[in-house]
Amino acid sequence: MNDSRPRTLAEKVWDAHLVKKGEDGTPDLIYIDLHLVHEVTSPQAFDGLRAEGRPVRRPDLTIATEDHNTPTLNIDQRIADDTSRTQIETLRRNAKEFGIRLHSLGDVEQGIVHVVGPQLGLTMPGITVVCGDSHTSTHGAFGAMAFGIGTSEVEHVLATQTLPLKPFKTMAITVEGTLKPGVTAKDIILAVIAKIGTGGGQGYVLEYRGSAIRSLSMEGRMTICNMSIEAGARAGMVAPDQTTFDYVQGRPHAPQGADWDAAVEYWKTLPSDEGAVYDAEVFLDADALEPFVTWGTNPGQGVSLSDTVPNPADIADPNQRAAAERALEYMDLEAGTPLKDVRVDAVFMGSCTNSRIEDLRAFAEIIKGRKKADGVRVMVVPGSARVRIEAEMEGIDKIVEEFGAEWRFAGCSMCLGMNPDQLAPGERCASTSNRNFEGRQGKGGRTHLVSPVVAAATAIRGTLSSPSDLEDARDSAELVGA
Ligand SMILES: CC(C)[C@H](C(=O)O)[C@@H](O)C(=O)O
Ligand code: SF4
Repeated sequence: MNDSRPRTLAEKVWDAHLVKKGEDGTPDLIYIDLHLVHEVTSPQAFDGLRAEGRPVRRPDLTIATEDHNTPTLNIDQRIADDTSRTQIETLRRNAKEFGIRLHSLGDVEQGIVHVVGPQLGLTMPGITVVCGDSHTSTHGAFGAMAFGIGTSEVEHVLATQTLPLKPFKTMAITVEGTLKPGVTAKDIILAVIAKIGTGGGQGYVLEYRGSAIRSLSMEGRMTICNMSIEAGARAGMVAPDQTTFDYVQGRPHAPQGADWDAAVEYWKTLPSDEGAVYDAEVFLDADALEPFVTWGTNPGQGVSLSDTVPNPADIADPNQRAAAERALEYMDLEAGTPLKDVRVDAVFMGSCTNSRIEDLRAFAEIIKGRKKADGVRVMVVPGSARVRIEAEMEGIDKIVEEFGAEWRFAGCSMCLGMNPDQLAPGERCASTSNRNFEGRQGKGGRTHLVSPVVAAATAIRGTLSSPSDLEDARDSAELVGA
């Protein structure tokens, strides 16, 4: 393990968590520092423990929150939908029985699991994080090794605090240059996925690096790592630096005093060594990037917003061509249509990709003092109850309401519509979330993935728009790059 071979960030975190090295092709056994739990993927895992009469090995390293099935209105009332109510009640019962900390609806720390971990300072550089949720990759923004697991693995971690795993391959994604005003972290990751494809990251942990990544806030880095899974990757990571340390410091679970100094000392050793070898490398030029939007039904089907809907006939690969044809049909789009001519029925500002305070600020900055387009429904859903409160202290709720949009309570909401927040069949939505699959936001609903600032401009104009399309475009320096 401790040979002097230059190692990548991912290899260092892996090595530091090795309980037992696998032999003859068997997996390594990895120690898990933080296990996040939500209502959708945990019930059978707890049932399994119960059946075996096993306790949770480390309740102190396990934390649960309610997010997928929670309503975003009238949260003090009984949950109307039977399935949602059962899921939530089951989690509450399990948390109580197994002694796990749970942040329930109405609690200030309730919210989307991937917003809650970082906000509490539970997510830290160099740790291993798992959750029965694919977007666990979000936490890699801190230089943690964070990945989604299935329900049987959830049970294994609950029981043992370890996980058998084969090492991942490593891919460096280097993004150099400076983003233009109005171009954000979301556009970087949409462009990366369009480039490598939804299977391009399969088997890899992606390490995002380069000057454009270094200059991003933690929120921006989380947006990027969040969507690593949409490129098929197991995880995404960014090496910790001063931006990371500043974000973590002072949070409820962050180390303090001498422990903090020691932690930072260690965290500084984590970035990939000079000369470390990656299994694959990808480069992206940040200067050339424009606001991005998806036109299809997977996150890799995206182009610059100033482009037109692509023509499947121009796609050489027959599988991709067929997929594009089907996507255009589902999306009710015609090849050659300028994307900026595409009218939307709804705008969703939320999800674990873009619902942190900085995302809300970026959105509010643009809509402030303006009115939404007629006939467009605009929903703003903070990622956690704490983000909601923080936003309200800054007056963002007022800006949202005066704009004509709905200010909701925290949760996954219309990202996947496991609660009443859904599109009607045929409705088209500009969404700051991470998946545009058929029916993702409601049966028959059509999703265009965008950044918060594109969502805001689209809500104002009623057609897919970037902030620079606004007639009274404000000084671009004002645009926050979230
Ligand atoms: C419900 C859960 C298993 C799922 C995931 O793992 O990603 C959800 O969060 C999603 O975004 O589709
Ligand atoms: S916000 Fe969306 S992507 Fe994130 S955990 Fe919830 S459902 Fe999954």
